[in-house]
Amino acid sequence: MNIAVLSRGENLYSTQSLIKAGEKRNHDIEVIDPTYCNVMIQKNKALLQYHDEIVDDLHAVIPRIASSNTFYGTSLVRHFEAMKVFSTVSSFGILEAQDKWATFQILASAGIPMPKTTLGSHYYLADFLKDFGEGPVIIKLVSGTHGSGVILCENYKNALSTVETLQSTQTKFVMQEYIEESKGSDIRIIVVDGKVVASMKRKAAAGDFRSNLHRGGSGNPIDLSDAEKEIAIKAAEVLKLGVCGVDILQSKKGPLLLEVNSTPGLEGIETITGIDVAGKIIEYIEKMVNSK
Ligand SMILES: Nc1ncnc2c1ncn2[C@@H]1O[C@H](COP(=O)(O)OP(=O)(O)OP(=O)(O)O)[C@@H](O)[C@H]1O
Repeated sequence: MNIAVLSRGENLYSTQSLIKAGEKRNHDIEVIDPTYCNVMIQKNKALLQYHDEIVDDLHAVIPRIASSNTFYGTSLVRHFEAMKVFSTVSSFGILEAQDKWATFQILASAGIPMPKTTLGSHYYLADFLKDFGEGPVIIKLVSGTHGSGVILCENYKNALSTVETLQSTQTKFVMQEYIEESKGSDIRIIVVDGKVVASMKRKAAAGDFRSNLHRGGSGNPIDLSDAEKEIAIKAAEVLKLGVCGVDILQSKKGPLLLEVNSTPGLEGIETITGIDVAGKIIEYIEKMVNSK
């Protein structure tokens, strides 16, 4: 099978892990850098040129689109969809998962539990902010990643000045209930082909409330409850993501969805759990392409 990883980082752990897993199963696996792709429509047909060659022999693609490249990255994946090349994630899923607010709107309609969240519009925010009370509130950028752009405001006054600053720079953000009892930890679940294949509990470094491994957090494998599994599987299904990372906070009210990542990093989860997630992704591709 001819498989391409759509990635700008050939040497990144995740890309290399996918290459190794593909080669181990005797597939031809290459890395396509989205920046060198030219997408065109000619005679009502979607055509793709990579460097100076037309690409027409791929069976599947594994998009690893950075959040900084959502517009062109999504357009490229949509192009592969038009060319009937199997993609592990849909262009719809990449687009919506990149926007935390859009994710929440879509998943709320599917009945998935989430922390109380309000979009930071440009009007009357002082009033909406009061809704979160005098205590701590989380303010986060709609397109933040790796924990940057997530602010814990200790009280209403801190929150108000943060919100006013973001408004003045026209930055898109949400205000969110702070789930104090999660105590600086969250759960990362990897879903492949509608099944949970790996999960870990991440804990923030001392003094931080963000459990991202990129921020010095640490992780341990975890056995999930049925409710946690159900949230992850449902979120992946609704967002049409054959592969994704689903982050969950454990709260007094039960598990709450935090976000969905259409390009989950593989290094942390494979190292911490010892599970060959890349291999599961290749098996998923084999199943889908062979059933066509
Ligand atoms: N409402 C909340 N209550 C408590 N902790 C939170 C809340 N929101 C975020 N956190 C903490 O901050 C971390 C980063 O938040 P979030 O996952 O929303 O940001 P991100 O930048 O998108 O991270 P990622 O790299 O996983 O995409 C979470 O892993 C969690 O530990």
